[in-house]
Amino acid sequence: MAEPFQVLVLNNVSAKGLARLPAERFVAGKDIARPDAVLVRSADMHGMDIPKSVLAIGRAGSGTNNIPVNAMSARGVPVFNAPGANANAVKELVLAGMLMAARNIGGAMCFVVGLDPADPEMEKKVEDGKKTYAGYELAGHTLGVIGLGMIGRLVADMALKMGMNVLGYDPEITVEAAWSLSSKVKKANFVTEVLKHSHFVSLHVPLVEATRHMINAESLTHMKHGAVLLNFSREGVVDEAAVLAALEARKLGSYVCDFPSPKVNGNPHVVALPHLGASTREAEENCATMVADQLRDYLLDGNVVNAVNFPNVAMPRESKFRIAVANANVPNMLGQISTAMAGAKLNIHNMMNKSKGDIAYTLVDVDSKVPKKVIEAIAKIEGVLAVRYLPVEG
Ligand SMILES: NC(=O)c1ccc[n+]([C@@H]2O[C@H](COP(=O)([O-])OP(=O)(O)OC[C@H]3O[C@@H](n4cnc5c(N)ncnc54)[C@H](O)[C@@H]3O)[C@@H](O)[C@H]2O)c1
Ligand SMILES: O=C(O)[C@H](O)COP(=O)(O)O
Repeated sequence: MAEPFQVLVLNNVSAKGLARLPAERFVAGKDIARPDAVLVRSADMHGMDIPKSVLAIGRAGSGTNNIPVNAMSARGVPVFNAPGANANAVKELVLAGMLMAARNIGGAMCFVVGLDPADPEMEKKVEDGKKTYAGYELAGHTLGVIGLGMIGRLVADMALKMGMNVLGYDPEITVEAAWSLSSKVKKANFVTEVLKHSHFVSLHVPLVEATRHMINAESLTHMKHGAVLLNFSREGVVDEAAVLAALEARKLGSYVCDFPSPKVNGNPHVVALPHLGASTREAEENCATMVADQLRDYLLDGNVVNAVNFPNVAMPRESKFRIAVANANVPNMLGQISTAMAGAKLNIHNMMNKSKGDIAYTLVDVDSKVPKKVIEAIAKIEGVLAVRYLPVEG
């Protein structure tokens, strides 16, 4: 029996997910010296010295900005995530955030907590004080959704069900997302169009260079007076200094976010939650289960599903002898790889090759045992980033 795969777990990952890694083939824990894989949630891996032994990284969640994805691609290491597995949890918290802003729930609760239960005037003070916290209803207002991926499209749908009008913006929307979106969601062609016409604006984009500070001093000038900005995406998607200035000027009514940075924390017009979007029992189990399944299938069989930097390549086993190759997406790689195999008289039984961006990935099932020298020869081909031999034992 081969040595079990060692999986380093950097955050609290649901036990249900870890149970998807069978004990006879996997050891998972926080003290793993030479990991074959890493399971992570939000731990920042950018400053980490990721051992050369790491073959794959699994993010039990959606955003991968805490992982050095480009450096992993250069090493031929796939970075998996769990698309959609926590989307419902975030959607529900966005609804809570809109209600908190519209009904002044935070301030109203503080007012009640501050009343003295022994005060015989307490009930009168409640009735006198409530006018300070009067709000408005969501129905009839317009929600702008920026980013119509797994979360954004659920948020859009939820808002329609609440009787709101919805304006959506996503220049890179997938065909699948577009199909799943209600025709009642109006399409905006620019961020400014969303900002101009929405009373609530909710951000659901990944943090990448193109989205960093997408909400800034200039874009805030386009927002409706007293509008509510909701950020359950990432802190860096908004320029916090500009948001604070807009709140101070009362141009922006409230900023609701999942990222209580020192700058925004304590501001009376900010509702800040402690990165709670995905912290439900259901979402934590969904994310951990999905990503553990993907890691297991990659480590055992080389199959790739839902890697942010690799194409989806999954092939049922038709032979005991499998080779998996990750390489730069340049011409003549397949020719060189098959020449290395032909030199050892290996017959290809089944093969799948796909590319995504700069990376191509190939699974090859052959009819007989693969000599070590073939794997070594493939590894030496210029442009090959990683090669693995995956025989089924027994
Ligand atoms: N608060 C939380 O706990 C929590 C939980 C899950 C996700 N998130 C954050 O939310 C983000 C989105 O999550 P998701 O699961 O919906 O991801 P997703 O990949 O399904 O959707 C992201 C969408 O953003 C779109 N997009 C990219 N660049 C854009 C741009 N410049 N303008 C408009 N749209 C753009 C993409 O086309 C895609 O449709 C994650 O990357 C993560 O940062 C936060
Ligand atoms: O991108 C995500 O999935 C969220 O930010 C959730 O992060 P968490 O797993 O650390 O709660």
